[in-house]
Amino acid sequence: MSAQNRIPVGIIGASGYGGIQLVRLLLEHPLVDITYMGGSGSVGQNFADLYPHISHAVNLPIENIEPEEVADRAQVVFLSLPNGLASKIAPRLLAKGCKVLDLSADYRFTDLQVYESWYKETRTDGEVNSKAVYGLPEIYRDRIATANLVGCAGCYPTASLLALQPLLKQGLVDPSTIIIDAKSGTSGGGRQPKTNLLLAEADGSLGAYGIANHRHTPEIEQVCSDLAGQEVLVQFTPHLIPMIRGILSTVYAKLRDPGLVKDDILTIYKSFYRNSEWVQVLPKNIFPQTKWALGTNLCYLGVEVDPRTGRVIVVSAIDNLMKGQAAQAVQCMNIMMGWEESLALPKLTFYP
Ligand SMILES: NC(=O)C1=CN([C@@H]2O[C@H](COP(=O)(O)OP(=O)(O)OC[C@H]3O[C@@H](n4cnc5c(N)ncnc54)[C@H](OP(=O)(O)O)[C@@H]3O)[C@@H](O)[C@H]2O)C=CC1
Ligand SMILES: CC(=O)N[C@@H](CCC(=O)OP(=O)(O)O)C(=O)O
Repeated sequence: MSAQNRIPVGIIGASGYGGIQLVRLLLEHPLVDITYMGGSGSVGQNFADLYPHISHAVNLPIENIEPEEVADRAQVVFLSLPNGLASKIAPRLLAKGCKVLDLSADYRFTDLQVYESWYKETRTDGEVNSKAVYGLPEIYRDRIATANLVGCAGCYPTASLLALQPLLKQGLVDPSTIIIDAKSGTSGGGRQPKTNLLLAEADGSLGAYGIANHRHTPEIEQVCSDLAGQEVLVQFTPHLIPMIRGILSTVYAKLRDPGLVKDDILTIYKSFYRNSEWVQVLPKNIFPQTKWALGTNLCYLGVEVDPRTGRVIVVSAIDNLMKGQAAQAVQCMNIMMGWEESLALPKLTFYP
């Protein structure tokens, strides 16, 4: 595609952590130009004032959000906003013919009542919601390809569901035994100041939160149920860990066939993900470090079986801001636009 034919894209919520990741990725994308940036508190400032270290690469103001005007200037719009805002904006963008990728939870649920009860908010956009597709390409690639609205998967759900998918799809485990123990870096909480994310609170400490009631539980359950073909409930416990980026999710489940050993499961995983360039199934006895995924769109999986308990254990590592958020959204855009899926998606970390 020539430079004149590049697609204009907008980012609403450009000033946040998701926003700046999108800027980095989209500036490197050969088929798009960023033509609009929107926000709230940062309106009137230039993006380069907020992030001076990339002033050499981008010079755009943060503007008020008037969806019809945004649609005149952008064909694809990313919404990187706190939960509850996208559902007010996306319907108006879609009505004007935009393709929309929402990074929040607004369009992740097929049943709006589940969203309403977990997010404590009433929704009136049921018809629009019914057309949204869950944005996890390794599970719903075909549906994403024909969607105009994608509700990109959450960060913990992405790491956990990629670990669970082969087990559930092939009926290898008893779904009622699934336990997910996950840890996230503090950037998972976004750029807005929060007391628990202060250096003095988070550094040198590790704690669980949202036990038995974290909002990612119903999201994980929705997709697990779809994969298993039966209603699935999971035990999900997230932890805040004193690092900036990365999620490590360890999932446990009881194997239906106690005769299966590690080599069997590893063979199944390697075969299952053989065509998924963003999922790296590690060799026997190797388990991922979050550092390996930093800055990339990759998910690393390590697989183990404990013959004493009959449990399979899968360890999954992603960068919460990349495969867990902005890079996955760009991957979805590439699929929606019919482009090569890997455009602008980093595959190599900046290790160490
Ligand atoms: N951080 C992560 O690891 C992940 C986050 N997500 C989701 O992505 C979304 C964005 O997260 P993140 O980037 O971390 O959040 P941030 O807190 O870093 O950024 C939030 C953005 O939303 C804008 N904003 C806030 N309130 C309003 C408003 N009333 N009207 C318009 N714009 C507003 C802010 O703009 P301004 O500064 O101008 O006010 C800012 O750009 C959230 O829904 C989050 O749950 C998803 C996966 C992972
Ligand atoms: C460390 C931290 O606070 N993490 C956030 C999850 C990250 C996030 O923003 O969630 P989504 O993926 O649904 O957008 C939390 O637990 O609410």
